[in-house]
Formats: sequence, C-alpha cells, structure tokens
Amino acid sequence: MRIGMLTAGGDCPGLNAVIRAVVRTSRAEYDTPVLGFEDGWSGLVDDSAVSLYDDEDIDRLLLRGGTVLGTGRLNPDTLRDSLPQIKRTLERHAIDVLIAIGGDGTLTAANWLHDNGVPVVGVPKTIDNDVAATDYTFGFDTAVSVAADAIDRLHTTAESHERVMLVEVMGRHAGWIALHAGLAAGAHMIVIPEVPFDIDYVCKVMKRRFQMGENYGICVVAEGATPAEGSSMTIDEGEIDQFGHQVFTGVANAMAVEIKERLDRDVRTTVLGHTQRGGTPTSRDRVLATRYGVHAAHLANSGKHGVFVALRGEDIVPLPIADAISRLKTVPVEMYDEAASLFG
Ligand SMILES: Nc1ncnc2c1ncn2[C@@H]1O[C@H](COP(=O)(O)OP(=O)(O)O)[C@@H](O)[C@H]1O
Ligand SMILES: O=P(O)(O)OC[C@H]1O[C@](O)(COP(=O)(O)O)[C@@H](O)[C@@H]1O
Ligand SMILES: [Mg+2]
Repeated sequence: MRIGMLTAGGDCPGLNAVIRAVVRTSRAEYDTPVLGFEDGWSGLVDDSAVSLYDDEDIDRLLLRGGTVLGTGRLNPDTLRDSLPQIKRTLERHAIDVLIAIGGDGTLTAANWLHDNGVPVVGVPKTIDNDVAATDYTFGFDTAVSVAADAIDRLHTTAESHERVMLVEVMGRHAGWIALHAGLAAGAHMIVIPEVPFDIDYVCKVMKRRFQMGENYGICVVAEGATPAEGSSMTIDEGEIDQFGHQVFTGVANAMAVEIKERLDRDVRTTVLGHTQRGGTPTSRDRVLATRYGVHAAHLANSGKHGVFVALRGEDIVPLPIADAISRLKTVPVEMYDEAASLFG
C-alpha cells in the first residue's frame, strides 16, 4: 500500500496539521509510505513528488501555517484533459489511493477523479467554511479569530476620529467569516453575499447611531457582497479569471465612497485580505485538522474510497464526496436575521 497526498486551492491554517496526522498515522499504524504531490493538482499532472517521512520535521508541522506541499490552482479544463498524465504519475509511483485536501473546487476535482477510476479520499479545508455536509472546515476558526481581533482594534481608532470604518473580510460566496467575526467583535452592521445590501439601509443604520449620540460605526463586509437589484448603488463586475473565479473589484471601498457622500462623515476602509489565511492555526483548527488527518489515513489504509471526512457534531464520519459538492454551504437567512437584531 502507498498513499499519495496533495493540497489544492487557497491555503489555510491547519493544512500542515492534516499532512502531519496522515503521515504519522499511516507510518505508525500501517507502515504505509506517503508521497506528497507539490503545488496542488499540477504536482500530479507534472509528476512533482516528495516523500514524507514520520520524522521530527513532520512532527513540528502542527503549528505551522500554510502547506509544506505548496498549493495552487489549475484551470479545470486543463486538469480534465490531463487524466492520462495523472494516471501515469500514480502508476509510476505505485500509488493505491490519493488523499486530496481542499475546498469545494478541489473536492469537485477529487470526485471527478474517483468517477474516472482513481481511488480518492477527500479532506475539506477552507477559511470560507462553505463546504456542504460538514459542520466546519479547519482554517475557518483561525480566520474568524484574526478578523475579530482586527475589528476589536478598529473600535478605538474609529471612536477617536469619529469615523465610519468598513472592514472587508474574505468570503467569496459565503458570509460565515463576516457573520462570526462581526458578531464576535460587536460590529454595528454586517454585509454578506447571501443577502444583497441596500446602501441606503447601511447609511440609515450608521446615521441612527450618530443620532443616538454614538460617534463612530463599524461595518463588516464580505468581499463577495453585492448591492441589491434596484438599489441606488452599483459596483463594477470583475472578470472571470483563468481558474473560473470572479475577480473582485473592492466592494468595501465602493461602499465607502457612497457612505462618505451620503453621511458627510469621515470614512475609512480596512481590507484584511490574506492576513486571515496566514500564520499558525488556532487550537480548535489544530484539533479539527488533526482529527481529519487521522480519519483520512484510516480510510485510505482500509480501502474506503470516494468519501471525504466530515465533522458531524462531535464525530468525524466518512460521507460520499458528492455530498460535499452538491451545493455550497451558505449562511441561512434566519441566522443573518439573528445578527441583524444587533445592527445599529
Ligand atoms: N469543476 C471542476 N472540475 C474539475 N476540477 C476543478 C473544478 N473546480 C475546481 N477544480 C480544480 O480544483 C482546483 C482548486 O479549486 P478552487 O475552487 O480554486 O479551490 P478550493 O478547492 O479551495 O475550493 C482548481 O484550480 C481546479 O484545478
Ligand atoms: O487570493 P487567492 O489565493 O486567489 O484566493 C482568494 C480566495 O481564497 C479564499 O481565501 C478561500 O477560498 P477557497 O478555499 O475556495 O480557495 C477566499 O476567501 C478568497 O476569495
Ligand atoms: Mg472554494
């Protein structure tokens, strides 16, 4: 038995903890060698591989952010056209099963490989927390804690300067980071992709604060938020990149211009960007990533394929990869409405 492993899509804290757990479990309990493919799916297409040993270096990966295997994106058509090369690489290294660690895109590719006769086990990662059928993905807790910490710090400077502060966080289609960080740090308004915003309403919420005697306001905006149809603001639509993702044009900055004009107040924007994805994982993410890795190793070594590891309550369970990609897990409107009770 030989296991192959790769990380693909955007990196996130906890990827290395999964890699460590897979290697340690496979070597210690099954004496199975693990081979890493570098830089996402490209490593499999171009046969860029590295042996992973259960040594001190692997053990110390628990705390380290990013991924020692490297990650990346590859045009989905290029990937599909490369099936013969992928199969050749796997045969050359006598790989019996591939562990693919990634988000909805990576798991879609993993499922397609499985349908094409390649044994695969999936591990869900993403700071966006948008993978269906699992309660949480690792990386999310770290991203929320980074964002909440940043928002905490913005309160005092916003207050000192009597400003409206817009904080843009990641979240392409799902507003989980915005919602959780906004709630945790007491934001006065939260805008998420699932609920298109009306800029007049955002201004009304901020204005009401000033009328009530407060002198500042903080609004958290997910990068994928869009204005409601028919509302009095539009934003430029970015083009679609070579990997199929829309390029963002800066929704928070566009909102800042509108708010400044309408409220005649000082407005500032902070875009947290990749700070949310870097650095060491929180303890919670280390534990989740480690548990995912241990379970993925057991599944791979016992010949259970076409499944991914999912967190359901306190348990890690194997589910068909198809369940993870059947839909995106977005914030339910009722949950957003809970948060909305605190706006203003
Ligand atoms: N529909 C698809 N079919 C085949 N491969 C895909 C598909 N979607 C994504 N992929 C592959 O998975 C990679 C990672 O997906 P991406 O959406 O960028 O990140 P994530 O896995 O974090 O969601 C893509 O660059 C592409 O190579
Ligand atoms: O700057 P990059 O690496 O292209 O990716 C940005 C995107 O990646 C994410 O951080 C994570 O998304 P994925 O997990 O789907 O890769 C998104 O929140 C963000 O929109
Ligand atoms: Mg994704």
